[in-house]
Amino acid sequence: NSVLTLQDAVVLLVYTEYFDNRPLLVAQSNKRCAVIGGSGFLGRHLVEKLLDRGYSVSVFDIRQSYELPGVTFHQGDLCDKQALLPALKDVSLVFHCASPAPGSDNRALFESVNIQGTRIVIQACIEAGVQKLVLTSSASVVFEGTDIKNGREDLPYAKKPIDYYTQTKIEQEKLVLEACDKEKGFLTVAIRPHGIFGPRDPQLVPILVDTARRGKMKFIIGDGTNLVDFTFVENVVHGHILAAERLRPDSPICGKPYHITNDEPVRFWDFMSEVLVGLGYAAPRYHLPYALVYGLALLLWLLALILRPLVSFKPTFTPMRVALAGTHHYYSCERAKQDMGYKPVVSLKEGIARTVQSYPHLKQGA
Ligand SMILES: NC(=O)C1=CN([C@@H]2O[C@H](COP(=O)(O)OP(=O)(O)OC[C@H]3O[C@@H](n4cnc5c(N)ncnc54)[C@H](O)[C@@H]3O)[C@@H](O)[C@H]2O)C=CC1
Ligand SMILES: CC(C)CCC[C@@H](C)[C@H]1CC[C@H]2C3=C(CC[C@]12C)[C@@]1(C)CCC(=O)C[C@@H]1CC3
Repeated sequence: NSVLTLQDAVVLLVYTEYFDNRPLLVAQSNKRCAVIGGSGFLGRHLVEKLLDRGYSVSVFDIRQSYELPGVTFHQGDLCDKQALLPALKDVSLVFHCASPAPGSDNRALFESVNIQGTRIVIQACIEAGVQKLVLTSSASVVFEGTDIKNGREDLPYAKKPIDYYTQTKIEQEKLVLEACDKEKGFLTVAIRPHGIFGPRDPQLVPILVDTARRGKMKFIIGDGTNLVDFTFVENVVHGHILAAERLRPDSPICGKPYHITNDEPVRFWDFMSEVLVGLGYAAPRYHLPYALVYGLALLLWLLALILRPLVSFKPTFTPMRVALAGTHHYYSCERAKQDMGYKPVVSLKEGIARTVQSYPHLKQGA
């Protein structure tokens, strides 16, 4: 299972490990990796950190959103194995963080990209001789819309996932973890982040600000004491890189999922208020009962579904968002601390400050 390539000829340190009685050549400085979904929010932050750490990176994405020295772009759909294979050439480590946007309700797209596409990613990795695959999963794979407090990785997968996104993230995670095969020298691990935020996030802050600008961020859903994990993007990146570098045949992390959080659960509405106030908007003040808002959101969602052939409208308060905004859902990252020495590198306070600063165009009055 040799991975010696031309590039490895310049390797400073090559050593041989014996695994399953077969020599496995490990090039310590074979720092060439691929990021599938590398044009996205998390993907780009991951690419930047990998470059800082001396990796050269091949990005595969359906779109190209930037250019950087040290990065080779391959544009294509991950459901197309022939398009994907060239991006994995001479690569020993792959990060898979591509997904359709969670807010979409296109079931067929989620199934084809997250399930069928992930099967193709696994096949392509094996065919290309990739040794390690790190999947970006989601802590939501265990969330059913009811409270989770300090949830550990041994919680069962959601039996009734809250949407197609979550349903297909569950199948995706199972596929990747089941593909872990030490005998064949193909190692996998899944990172489960929650509520990623930070500069260039296309979702959380922009949706929040848009809702505030339309005068709809006046209400707190429920009593406002529910705790949630919001994770600064650099901590999520740190978790991915640690996992990749610790992923070895003798490591306990093979074939397992890991929660990566800021380890500072925060009241959902305090977090929203801090971001809003930081950008010059008023914090929500009036309380509405959770059951009432959830019922209304469900009704609106059904109405939007029925009327779709005639008019198209997208409600801001979807049942999924109401569930996320009105319940406790925070997770323990103890396993990541123990097995890979994970510790958040940026505090929540610092993360929020850096995020707010990075959105001058979203400030009140801008
Ligand atoms: N944003 C969040 O709060 C959380 C995100 N995640 C996961 O993190 C990962 C990254 O998410 P974000 O960076 O927030 O999303 P993003 O939408 O910014 O990035 C996803 C990237 O995947 C690419 N992509 C989508 N379909 C593709 C296809 N068929 N072929 C090739 N590329 C394709 C998109 O073009 C995009 O660049 C996703 O797997 C998501 O499920 C998990 C937990 C929380
Ligand atoms: C209108 C307001 C009540 C809410 C605005 C903020 C929301 C857009 C975000 C709050 C929690 C976020 C979240 C995700 C997306 C953005 C939020 C709903 C995810 C669904 C993204 C994908 C995941 O894997 C889980 C995330 C949970 C938290």
